[in-house]
Amino acid sequence: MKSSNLGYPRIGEKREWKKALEAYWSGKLEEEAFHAELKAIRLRNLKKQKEQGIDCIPVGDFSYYDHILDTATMFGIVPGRFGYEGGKPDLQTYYAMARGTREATACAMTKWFNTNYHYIVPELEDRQPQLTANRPLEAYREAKTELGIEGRPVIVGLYTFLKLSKGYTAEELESWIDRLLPLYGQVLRELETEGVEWVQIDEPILVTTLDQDEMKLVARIYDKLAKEAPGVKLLLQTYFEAVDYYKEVVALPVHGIGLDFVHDGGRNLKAVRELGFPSDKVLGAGLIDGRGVWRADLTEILETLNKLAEKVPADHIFVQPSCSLLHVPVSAAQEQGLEPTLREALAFAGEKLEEVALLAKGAHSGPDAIRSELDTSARSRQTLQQSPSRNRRQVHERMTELASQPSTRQGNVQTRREAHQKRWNLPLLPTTTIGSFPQTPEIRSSRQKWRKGEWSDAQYETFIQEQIKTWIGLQAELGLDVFVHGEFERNDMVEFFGEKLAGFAFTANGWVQSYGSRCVKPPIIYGDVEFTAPMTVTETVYAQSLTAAPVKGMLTGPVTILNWSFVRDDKSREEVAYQIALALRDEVEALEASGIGMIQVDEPAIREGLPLKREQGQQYLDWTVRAFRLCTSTVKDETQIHTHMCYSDFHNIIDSISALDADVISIETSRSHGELIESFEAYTYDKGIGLGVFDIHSPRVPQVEEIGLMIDRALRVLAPDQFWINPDCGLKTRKYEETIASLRNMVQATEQAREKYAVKA
Ligand SMILES: CN1c2c(nc(N)[nH]c2=O)NC[C@@H]1CNc1ccc(C(=O)N[C@@H](CCC(=O)N[C@@H](CCC(=O)N[C@@H](CCC(=O)O)C(=O)O)C(=O)O)C(=O)O)cc1
Ligand SMILES: N[C@@H](CCS)C(=O)O
Ligand SMILES: [Zn+2]
Repeated sequence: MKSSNLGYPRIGEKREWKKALEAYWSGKLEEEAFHAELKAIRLRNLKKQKEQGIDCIPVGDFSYYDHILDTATMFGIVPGRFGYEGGKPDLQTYYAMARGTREATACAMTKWFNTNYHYIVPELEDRQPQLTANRPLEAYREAKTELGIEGRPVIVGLYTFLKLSKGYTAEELESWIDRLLPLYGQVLRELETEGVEWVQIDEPILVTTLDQDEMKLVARIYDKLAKEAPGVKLLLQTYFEAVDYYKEVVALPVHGIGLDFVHDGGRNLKAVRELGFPSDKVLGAGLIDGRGVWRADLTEILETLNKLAEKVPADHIFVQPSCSLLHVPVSAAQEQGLEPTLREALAFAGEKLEEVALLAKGAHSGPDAIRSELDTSARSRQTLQQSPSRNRRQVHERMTELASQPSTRQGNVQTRREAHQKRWNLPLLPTTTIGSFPQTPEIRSSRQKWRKGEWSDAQYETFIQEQIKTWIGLQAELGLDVFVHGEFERNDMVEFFGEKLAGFAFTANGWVQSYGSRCVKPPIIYGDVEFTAPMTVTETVYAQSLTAAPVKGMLTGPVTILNWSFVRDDKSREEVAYQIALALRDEVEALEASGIGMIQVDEPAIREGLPLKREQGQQYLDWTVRAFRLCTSTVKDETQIHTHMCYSDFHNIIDSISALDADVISIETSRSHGELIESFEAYTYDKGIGLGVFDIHSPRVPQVEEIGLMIDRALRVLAPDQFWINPDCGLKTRKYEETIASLRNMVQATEQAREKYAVKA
């Protein structure tokens, strides 16, 4: 039995990767030095896996930004607007696609399956794809020559790549398969010539709901690829769920099948046990959770391994994480600040690979060979389970009364709308922003000084108040209608709330890549969640005291806090969401009681948490809607509830979005070039809505005319008197000048639109 890994966090132990990218972009690091720095990080990552005794080490999973973007550029799939003329795209083109330039908007970015990682969406145009470089081969050679590692090149599978791309119709899918097949074939043939033994082909799309015709296309792809390079062994890797077409998948002409035995609802294991596994194939057994941070129950996993071994000979099994470790932080060993009960129960990428190696050893030599590790793992899980943090009486009592907790607003939409108009008398097409303003280096370093104790609480609070005051002034000057306080006191929209609610813990260095160089440090929900004291009232009330314009209170919603945290695994996610919802309701009520009339409860992560299986979607949506409503329904009619979502395709979930019953919702549309607007063509949405009119992820300043076009496009399907004007998302990642210029153009475009649409309202 071999130990195997599927992908390693690329960011480095201290986020060296992020710092290098940002230094390069800002011109502080020359291109040559940048390549050298990234190479050093890449090799360090590989070396660590080798030291941990992993037999099959992935190579080619490292990226300069995103692995889907890597795959697109490897095939010369570069949209014409970037001025690309063929050949290997240079670094400038690569980053232009990811980040946009003054001349060209960036490619769309969206969530990678149900994770908080974003990939760059490939845009297929008429140009014939070509192999511009063999990335997996380059990675393989580097690992071999530099470190003597016989790596396993990783490549995104053809079907997954195409399904995640846009720019083609359903009828054109097959022709795109035919265009890409020779290129995949060439990659594999070159790897074969090089003497590579195994190649990992990631096809996570196989765990989503596919129809039978699609499965036939997948079979056609692999029949062809198997013939292209018969000397190289293909590990067809799936993850994040069970495969629906188990029989068809294991019959594909490849040498190994990787299955997730953690997030499969037990279905992959059941399939192996009931339907068997081909004797000529290797099973990549994803047994260690690549998405969560908890130490594994090694005894239970050994039992699962024994069950698998009834159907698959031990020498045909790779023990591996359930997916790439891209989604977990690098190492828990450094987290000395955490309470020992919790720290002992954690496993990040480094510890997970130790577990993989241990399991391989235990399976090979018997459980006694790893007895003390088995005992330690069982003890640490048990100690956490019995800790007072998991047994908070008041939370348990409140949860038993859940059925009688209000989850419906008093008045209907129309009554509320009238109450709001009376209270604020906002103009047609009200302008607002999503919440955050630039988190400048000055703000971040001030927070750092305060955290280190170099600044007193009072000093930090005064500093934050100054920021709020400046931006209230700027919003007034810009002529916005509904203000925000700017979120300057927040490190992150989830981490900030986690720090203030009971039941959460924080790492010092538990970073995970979110998009590009941007990382997040997900809080760890390890206990029962409880409100302890108001979290946002001081800053919001202060901001409101400076202006007559309404200031929106700004909270992160229960589902987003859940989905962007690492969550305890002894309770259902639904139950944890309700605990968070009830805690946040206390904050909503505290804001209302302090005179805040508009409260925004952000839920950008609702869509990404949608189960990958279509049939499980509605149940998830029902409980997420309930959680949101538990949190927001106790306010008076004259209080306006806003929500916000970004990055996603909402076509199939509009009913649930409407069921949130938020008075106003703001949604991303600009990076997806307005595609979402079509969803409203056949839908009567009866509440306020702002479809983002410019992309905040790009440093590019949108022009008045472009914003005007976005507004026009939206107003073809939405009524002017329900439409709000706002950017796609918060402005925390933007620079001061970009923010001011963009908002100025947004307000100007709105003024023009008001004249144009006034009569129609
Ligand atoms: C809206 N988005 C979010 C997602 N998930 C979240 N959990 N939060 C989100 O906001 N998912 C979808 C999107 C993804 N978008 C983003 C946008 C921006 C970021 C981002 O800016 N990340 C920052 C880290 C933010 C943070 O916590 N900053 C800390 C400072 C931590 C730090 O860097 N410290 C430095 C020293 C700083 C100094 O001295 O100046 C250090 O430790 O070395 C803070 O503000 O206190 C990033 O830097 O990547 C992420 C996702
Ligand atoms: N209020 C948050 C939402 C981000 S999704 C912000 O503006 O950054
Ligand atoms: Zn957002």
